[in-house]
Amino acid sequence: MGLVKEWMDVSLQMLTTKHKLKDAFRLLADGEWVELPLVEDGKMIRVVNIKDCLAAIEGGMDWDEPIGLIGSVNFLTINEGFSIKELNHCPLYVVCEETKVLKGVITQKELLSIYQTVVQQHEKSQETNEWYQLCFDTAYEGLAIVDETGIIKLFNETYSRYVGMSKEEAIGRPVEQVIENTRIPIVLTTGIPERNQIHRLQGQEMVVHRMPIWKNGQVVGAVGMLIYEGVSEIQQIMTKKGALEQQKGDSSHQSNKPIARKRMSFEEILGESPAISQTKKIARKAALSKAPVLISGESGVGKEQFARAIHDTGIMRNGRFVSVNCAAIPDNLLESELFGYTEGAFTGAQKGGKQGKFELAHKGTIFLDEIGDMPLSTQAKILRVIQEKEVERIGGMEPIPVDFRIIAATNKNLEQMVRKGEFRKDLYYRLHVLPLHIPPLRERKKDIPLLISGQLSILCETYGITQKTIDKDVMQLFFRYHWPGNIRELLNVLERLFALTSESHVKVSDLPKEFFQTEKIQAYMTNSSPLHERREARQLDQEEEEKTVIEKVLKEVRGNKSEAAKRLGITRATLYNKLSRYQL
Ligand SMILES: Nc1ncnc2c1ncn2[C@@H]1O[C@H](COP(=O)(O)OP(=O)(O)OP(=O)(O)O)[C@@H](O)[C@H]1O
Repeated sequence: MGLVKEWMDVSLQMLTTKHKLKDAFRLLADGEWVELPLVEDGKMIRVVNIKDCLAAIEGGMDWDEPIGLIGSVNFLTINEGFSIKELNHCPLYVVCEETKVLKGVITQKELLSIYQTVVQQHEKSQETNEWYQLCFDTAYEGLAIVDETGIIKLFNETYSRYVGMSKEEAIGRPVEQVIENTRIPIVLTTGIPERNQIHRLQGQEMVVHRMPIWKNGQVVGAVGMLIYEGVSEIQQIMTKKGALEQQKGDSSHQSNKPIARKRMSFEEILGESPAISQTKKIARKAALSKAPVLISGESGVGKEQFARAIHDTGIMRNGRFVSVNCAAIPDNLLESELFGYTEGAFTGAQKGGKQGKFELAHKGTIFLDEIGDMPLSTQAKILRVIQEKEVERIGGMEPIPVDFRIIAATNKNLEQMVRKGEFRKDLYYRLHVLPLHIPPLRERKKDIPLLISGQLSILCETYGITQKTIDKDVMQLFFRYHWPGNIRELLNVLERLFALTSESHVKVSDLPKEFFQTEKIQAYMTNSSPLHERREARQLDQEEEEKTVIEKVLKEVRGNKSEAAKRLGITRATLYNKLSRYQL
């Protein structure tokens, strides 16, 4: 219901001892106020009603005389921090607890409108609840929601039909007493979703999702979702889809056939956090056009994955996706890679010449990864190819027309590079038509369980293991960790854990040291030092890394240990321990 200060009327009329009797009388005769507060230095001292004015006239007070101390002390005050629920008398004058200054009033009118609003809110929430309930029961999917102890809190009609137990009977029971072979208790322990799993129920194979509900770093419950009534239903869908694709394939006449590889869809880019959902929404729109896309984001966030999904689902999908890592190719070879060369163009040139990447991407997409590492001279040539839509092989005379979509990616701040003259402004604007920023994993930690679940399935398949689970404490450390290497790092950590732990359960003690560093040190490592320093530091042994950070911070604060400890997020005692350990 809220506090008094949220509801009180602050526009109240006040009287002072200097008000003339006729003015006080007029205000009260107006009828809006039954009584008015009389204040002195902002503090309430009395209340005055119309009877007090009449009594003053009868007592001989002149019409133009100041009212002075008429009225009574018969009033109630309350503090503005009181809860509305505690009110049972009106009017109430609201004063500030410390200064006693009059702030407002709660009249019968306010109280009535408060009650009306509360009733309306209640009715609205009841209506919303009814809608939720209706959707819940109308859904084709069976839905069961449990709390953190595995007790069923919500259960819908569909699930009830499948297990042969009424909703009323199921709610309040442990889930394993209601759903046979359920793994929801395991999901509550691991905190990792299990999607598209086959589940045998009442002698029939069903497809289910089991999803943990995470809140403030804790698993507070789980949702069990029965999505298909039988595995055969999926087979039907797949058969239909296969037939459709075949039809499409037959009707398209392509001159430039792509190399067969698995197509990437946006659904394969795992993540449901608002940050990644928004990015996927923009990318889906980008796929509908041929305009250049400039993808930015830290290393390992999934820039190439997005580029592939845009190509594979977009209008250029019938052509090739040609990927060029500009940082990995030596500068002197980059141009021949991109533009190709003719026979005899230089010593060592291949017989018959060679097609460049732009030619290969004709009717498809060229993905220029790490474009920030491209030399300025090559940038100028790229700009020409984009503008002219034709490419000239090295040593060649004839321009070759090319039609391609360009997607560039970088983990550098191109705008800053443009300002410093390290990247061509004209090329930047040519590429910056559809900018797409991929957020780092630390800004979408909500996606961690889903990514883990996806990777665990892949690893189980690769290593031929049926099941391997992760301790909830491990998950919590994963949530706390800063993930400087983003998704690539997460996938690598999982693979390492998978390969190195022989048991079926990954425990906290299996984790590498970096997961136990203080968050401040992690943050410092990721944000404050330049990328190349961070990369070098990561290759060093973890302790060496910590030593480097401490040294750096100490230098920055000119040896002030208290300040250094504060910046590192550790106590002074811990800092002293570390200093003696590292002999600093
Ligand atoms: N949302 C995601 N779901 C599943 N896997 C992902 C996701 N994003 C990235 N990956 C995987 O993480 C790894 C790194 O992704 P990718 O190479 O696309 O990142 P990048 O940003 O292009 O990295 P770099 O800057 O180093 O080139 C790949 O193995 C990729 O398949």
